[in-house]
Amino acid sequence: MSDFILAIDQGTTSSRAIVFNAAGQHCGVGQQEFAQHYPKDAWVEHDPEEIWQTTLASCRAAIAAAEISAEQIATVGITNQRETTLLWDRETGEPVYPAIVWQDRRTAEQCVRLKSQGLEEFVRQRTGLLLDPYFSATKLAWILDNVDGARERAEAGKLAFGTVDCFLLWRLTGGKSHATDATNASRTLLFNIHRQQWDAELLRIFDIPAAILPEVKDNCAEFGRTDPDLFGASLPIQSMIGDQQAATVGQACFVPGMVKSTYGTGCFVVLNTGDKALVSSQRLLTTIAYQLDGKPCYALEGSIFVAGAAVQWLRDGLKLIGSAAETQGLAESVETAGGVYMIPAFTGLGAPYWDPDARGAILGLTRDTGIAHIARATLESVCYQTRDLLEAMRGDGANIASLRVDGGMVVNDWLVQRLADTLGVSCERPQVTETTALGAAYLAGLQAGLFDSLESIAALWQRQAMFEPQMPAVQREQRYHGWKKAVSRVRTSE
Ligand SMILES: Nc1ncnc2c1ncn2[C@@H]1O[C@H](COP(=O)(O)OP(=O)(O)O)[C@@H](O)[C@H]1O
Ligand SMILES: O=P(O)(O)OC[C@H](O)CO
Repeated sequence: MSDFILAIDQGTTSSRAIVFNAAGQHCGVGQQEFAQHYPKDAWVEHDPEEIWQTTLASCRAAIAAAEISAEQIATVGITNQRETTLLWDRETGEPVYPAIVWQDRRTAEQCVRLKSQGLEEFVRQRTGLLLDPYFSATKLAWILDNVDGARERAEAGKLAFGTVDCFLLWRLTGGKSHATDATNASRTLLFNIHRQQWDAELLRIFDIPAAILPEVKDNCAEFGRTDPDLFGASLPIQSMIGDQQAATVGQACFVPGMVKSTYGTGCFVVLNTGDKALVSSQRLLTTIAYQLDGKPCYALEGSIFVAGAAVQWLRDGLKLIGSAAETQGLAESVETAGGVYMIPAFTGLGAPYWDPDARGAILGLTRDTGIAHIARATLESVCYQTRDLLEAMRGDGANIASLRVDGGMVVNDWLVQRLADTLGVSCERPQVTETTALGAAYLAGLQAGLFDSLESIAALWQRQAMFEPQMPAVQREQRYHGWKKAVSRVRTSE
């Protein structure tokens, strides 16, 4: 019987593919890391061919690991690192420039210029986003303006723009489908989240020709079929969704007020706000959590650019640790971080500060500071940054009693306990922490008829562990106050 689901999860540091069965259980996984390119200060690029090849290899490896043939796969879902921007030739499929990654800050000045023209409020009304280099529009304009002949070719309809979902769809279907979904579109700064369509005025502001844009579909839709030569059978691609929104689905946060937080390269907290597109007074983002049957479910999102990436920096940059997992033992080996605060603003600060020019710092060093203190302060920085986001959500009226956590970092028990302590709310870890791939799989399964409703998907969610706050409130507030003071030292704007 063909009732397996192939979920493709193209992330910032690795491409993954997971085969799930119709009960949402893991049957096989394939994963490949790929290179990060930092050509200049605060520039981050990926090689699109590497994105494609690692994705393809991961899919083949997942199918092999599940010991199934492609014919047994009923449906395919795609989830992806969002905002990362690609532009390619419609004829040859070749990208005209490397993928400019969401973390890339090269367009900070352009954002300042647009802000000085008083455009931020207008852009915010239409898109729910802020004028920050994080989002796709200014990256796309940069490629059009800096690659010889790109703008002319774009205007002549010879080039195609897409985020990673759209690029993979193009490649998987052999250039037959040029489409994206509402959640990925909602991260471009070009999409009107209230009307669910590309916005002509935004295209004019960012100077983007409409001819390059993909069609925007619901998260469950007929996106196209894979080229039969790729896996030995032509498979229907029936869901596409940005990775943080996919994690929201994988965590079954379907009821307004439910909130999930994902800890991978960055950290992304998403609060379901139902059919209301709330405008944050706290500089959080309004975004589409998922869109089914033409109806968007909105969310407030807080985005932190560096979470697990700080641990990677301890490992690869400073070589203080041999593996990410070592941070747990190191953090446990000392009573406190010894007054050390680590602010991982390597590519500026995201929500709620939105300061692209801020840079990182380690503060409070003494002769007694050792590797363990720095490792502990690094994990604590992830907790403090999450607290910043929860404070902002509370400022917007949210009443958050618990948080569903997931992502590569949450295998670290010390980190999740510290998170509960720092936030003063309980943190729930699910059985399946690969919620991103799971969310894409659920939606593909919904479209394929393997699941009949969001309610039946929600019934599959299972808690693996619950972490309750244990730290006395006075201590919690003192430490958080220390963090706020430390952050104020690296900020370049108020
Ligand atoms: N035991 C651990 N303790 C702390 N951080 C960890 C641990 N295991 C993995 N990480 C961090 O988690 C991140 C990987 O998570 P993942 O969800 O795979 O990221 P992404 O999807 O962004 O590529 C890496 O940045 C790594 O440093
Ligand atoms: O690839 P991740 O998991 O780091 O997620 C990246 C986000 O989608 C960026 O907005």
